[in-house]
Amino acid sequence: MDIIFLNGMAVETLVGVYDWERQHSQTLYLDLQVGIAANSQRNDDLSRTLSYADIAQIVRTEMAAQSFQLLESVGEHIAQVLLQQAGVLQVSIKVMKPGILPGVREVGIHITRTQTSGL
Ligand SMILES: Nc1nc2c(c(=O)[nH]1)N=C([C@H](O)[C@@H](O)CO)CN2
Repeated sequence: MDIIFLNGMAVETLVGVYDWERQHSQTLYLDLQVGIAANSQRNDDLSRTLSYADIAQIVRTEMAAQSFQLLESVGEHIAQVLLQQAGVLQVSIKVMKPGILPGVREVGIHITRTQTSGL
């Protein structure tokens, strides 16, 4: 399996458990690893892979449209949306919320989901 990764992606979204968090969108940071089938015949051709620009656009569109309480739900949703893209075998996603706990740079979750259909 080959991995396409996006690290430190900033996304704006309405997220959080408490009322004060749900008044305005917040910035979350994502580290994404998208697994696709290894293909030595890719021939230096973008159309034979998944563009990281397309992955970023899909994530931004989803984050603008959705609102979740938990970072776990954010991660699960993004993982499931990306797993619906052709050729995606696995998604690992780290979702980080900065500056929310005193003395802690960021808190967050890290999940990995694997394609089950077609196996
Ligand atoms: N495991 C989690 N714990 C907490 C979350 C979360 O998303 N996952 N969220 C919160 C609040 O929204 C917090 O960020 C605001 O203080 C608390 N714990």
